[in-house]
Amino acid sequence: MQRSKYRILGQIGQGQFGRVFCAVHRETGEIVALKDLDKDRFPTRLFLGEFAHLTSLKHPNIVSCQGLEYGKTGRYLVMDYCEGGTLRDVMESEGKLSLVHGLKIITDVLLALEHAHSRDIVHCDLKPENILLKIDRSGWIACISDFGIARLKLEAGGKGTGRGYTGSPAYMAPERFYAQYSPASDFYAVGVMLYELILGKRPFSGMPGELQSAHLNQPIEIPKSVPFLLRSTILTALQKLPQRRFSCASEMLKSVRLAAEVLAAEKYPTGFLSLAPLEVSSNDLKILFQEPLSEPITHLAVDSQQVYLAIGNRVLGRIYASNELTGNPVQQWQVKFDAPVVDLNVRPQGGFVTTKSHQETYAIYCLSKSAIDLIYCLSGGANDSETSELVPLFSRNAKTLVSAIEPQGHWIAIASDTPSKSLQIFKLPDFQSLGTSIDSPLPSQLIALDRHHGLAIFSPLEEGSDGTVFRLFNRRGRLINAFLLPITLHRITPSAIEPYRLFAIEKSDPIMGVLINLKPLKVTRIALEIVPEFILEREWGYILVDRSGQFRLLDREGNRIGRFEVPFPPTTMAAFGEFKLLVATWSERKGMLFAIDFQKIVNFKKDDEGD
Ligand SMILES: Nc1ncnc2c1ncn2[C@@H]1O[C@H](COP(=O)(O)OP(=O)(O)OP(=O)(O)O)[C@@H](O)[C@H]1O
Repeated sequence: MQRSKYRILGQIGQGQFGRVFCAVHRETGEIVALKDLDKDRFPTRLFLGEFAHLTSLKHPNIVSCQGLEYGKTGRYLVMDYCEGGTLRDVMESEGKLSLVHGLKIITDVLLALEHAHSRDIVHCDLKPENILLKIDRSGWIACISDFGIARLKLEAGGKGTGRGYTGSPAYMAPERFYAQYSPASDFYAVGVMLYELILGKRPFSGMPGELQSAHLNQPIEIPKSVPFLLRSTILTALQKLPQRRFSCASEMLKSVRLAAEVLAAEKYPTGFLSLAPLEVSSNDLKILFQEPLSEPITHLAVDSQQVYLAIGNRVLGRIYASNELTGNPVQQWQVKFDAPVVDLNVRPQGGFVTTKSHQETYAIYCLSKSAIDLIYCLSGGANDSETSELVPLFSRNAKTLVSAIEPQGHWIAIASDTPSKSLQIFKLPDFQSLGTSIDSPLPSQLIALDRHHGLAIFSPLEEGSDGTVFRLFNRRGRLINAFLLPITLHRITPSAIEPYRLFAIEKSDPIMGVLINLKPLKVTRIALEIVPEFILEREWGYILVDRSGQFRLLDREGNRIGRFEVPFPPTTMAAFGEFKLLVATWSERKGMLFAIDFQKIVNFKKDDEGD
């Protein structure tokens, strides 16, 4: 792939006939899927013939084929990239799909079929693995992939599959077992998917032979609890004789749309499919200590045995005998700054504190061990000290300043609206300039990914528009790639465990969380049930809390694994140990700092659950 226009970001899948990669165009930054088609199975003559056919299909709900790419290692189909994964992925995870979204996906699939069938192209191998999802602000857009490929497989099939038909028997219409197909075969497959979306299982299961016999002979049973119009849509689509099914895609589309409209009018519970209420037992929550507060804590951070607490323009440090943070601290210190603390981050060098004065001066300080020892010494061991002893590493007059410190504290990226809109990278701890990119608009957030790269995030893209632009930069400040997600995100939380993974909240629908894997690009939406105010990452997953003190625990894939609540609104929190939290609350001039152990609340899903 040396001379290829594309740089491969990673493998995203493996089909029967080859691997699929996520790749980025070296010049435009466009993200595409490269599908490697095995030369032996798809001889050039057969392949090129079908290729012309494939590229003729252009529709918003069809994964379009942009061209062919020849690389060192083979020949690739260049396809539109669908970052939301497959319908199968979404079906298998709880809380990621509502009935409304499910019906929208079926509608999208039927729109695509309407277009393809009008050009005499039948898919022949529809199944949730071939429905790829793109994300936009209205939710998922479904796109059918592999149009034409199924036919190719049919021709290459005798050699490739060792059976008389190709495709997945679970979704195959009866006639397909006799190698016959028509548009009605596609409606049958859509009927099976609709059944599966609503009932959480397929109408028939078993070995291929059993499935064949069931599709051919066994009647379909649908529980009476399924609304009538949906039931009749599925029953028509799953008729054994093709001529008894819908006569065309638009007829089935009409039927699905009508069912969806009636459901909406009847206020049928259209919430998240398979999202059972989570048991909550606050008795399982262990309070390790609590202390009343006379002022609100705005920032909290824990660094093994040391806790940093920011209150107004002070930062307090408490050093404990162990990282259990129990008992009285063995040492305490306090630093008073000229201006309120607006950011506090802990890195191996110590605590990095950003303050912002009313005159719009930002200053960044490092509370390194030696600085703290000096403060402690100068104050004669007293719990107070003035900033005059602490020189900021950096200061700047600006209305807005955003920064990010590399996880190991090697560099800091800073962008501000003045003096000029630029992104600057400084080496830490001496603040030596590593590089500057001029003319970069002011990002809404900066994220340090790893030792060499960071992300500048522009969200919203422009005032009043939807979308988030992610621009990768290196530590010399050079902006490398950019890509756009058509949803506006906020509270974007980087990961200390997997650098190229982010967790964010959708601005227009803040009970939706979004998990983003950047390499290769994969976006997963998650129903959160709360509007998170703070998000913390742990090795096992995420801790989220809303304004009122409702907590949710998610595993790394976004599945809910626990919930609890605290009685007052939290102002900040920090995690320590595996399942412990420091939470500061404040309401009506009263507050509390407490440490809790929530290990007993966490209920990890077993691997075999839900199978
Ligand atoms: N255009 C695309 N955008 C994003 N991911 C894709 C794209 N095409 C394929 N994938 C990913 O690659 C995986 C394999 O795709 P592929 O179409 O080769 O095989 P399949 O449909 O799963 O199986 P089969 O070979 O039986 O058709 C998919 O499940 C999906 O996760």
